[in-house]
Amino acid sequence: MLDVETTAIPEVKVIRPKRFGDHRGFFSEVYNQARFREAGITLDFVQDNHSLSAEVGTVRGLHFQSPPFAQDKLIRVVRGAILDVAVDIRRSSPTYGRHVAVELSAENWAQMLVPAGFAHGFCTLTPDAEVLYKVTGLYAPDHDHGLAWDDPALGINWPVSAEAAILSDKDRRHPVLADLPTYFA
Ligand SMILES: Cc1cn([C@H]2C[C@H](O)[C@@H](COP(=O)(O)OP(=O)(O)O[C@H]3O[C@H](C)C(=O)[C@H](O)[C@H]3O)O2)c(=O)[nH]c1=O
Repeated sequence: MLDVETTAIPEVKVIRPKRFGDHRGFFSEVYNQARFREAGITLDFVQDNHSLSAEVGTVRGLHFQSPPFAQDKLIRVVRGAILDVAVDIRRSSPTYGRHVAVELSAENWAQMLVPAGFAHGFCTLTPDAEVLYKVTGLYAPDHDHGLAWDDPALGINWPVSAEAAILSDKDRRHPVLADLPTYFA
């Protein structure tokens, strides 16, 4: 049975695959569609992503793709550690504007399931953090949008200051929640 934990926002889940260790190392089934379906999670992933962030305090996000190219994401860390964050941007949601923040690491082997309708991002907690994630929608740059990671209205307790964060130019320019168009009703 899949080890699935709900979070403060029920649609955002933490999944902990088993890791079978022995004298050689370990083996882990990191995704099994049948186990997900048994747990009531029916997603068809179509793309795998892999990013490496060299420095501690690298922030990627907060990103999302708008319909009809919205993506559910299953995120895991294979080297180092990140603080992974999902923000509810569904206007009619009772948890609109609220977030979940979970540490994912090669050590804790935890995964975060971020549904479509959420902005997603992370801050690295170690050098050389490698993040792998599966998504249910192909990359659609014209529908790729962002939310300001450091918007005070989100109340995210990032482990890096705005001055010290390492960001892409794009991630310095996203709107705050109050100025975000409605992408998800
Ligand atoms: C997302 C993506 C990007 N790219 C290309 C576009 C750029 O030339 C280059 C870097 O893209 P970007 O700066 O958007 O990469 P991240 O900042 O890591 O973006 C990701 O970071 C946060 C954490 C997310 O949740 C998203 O999956 C994704 O937006 O890869 C592709 O070719 N395919 C893709 O699916």
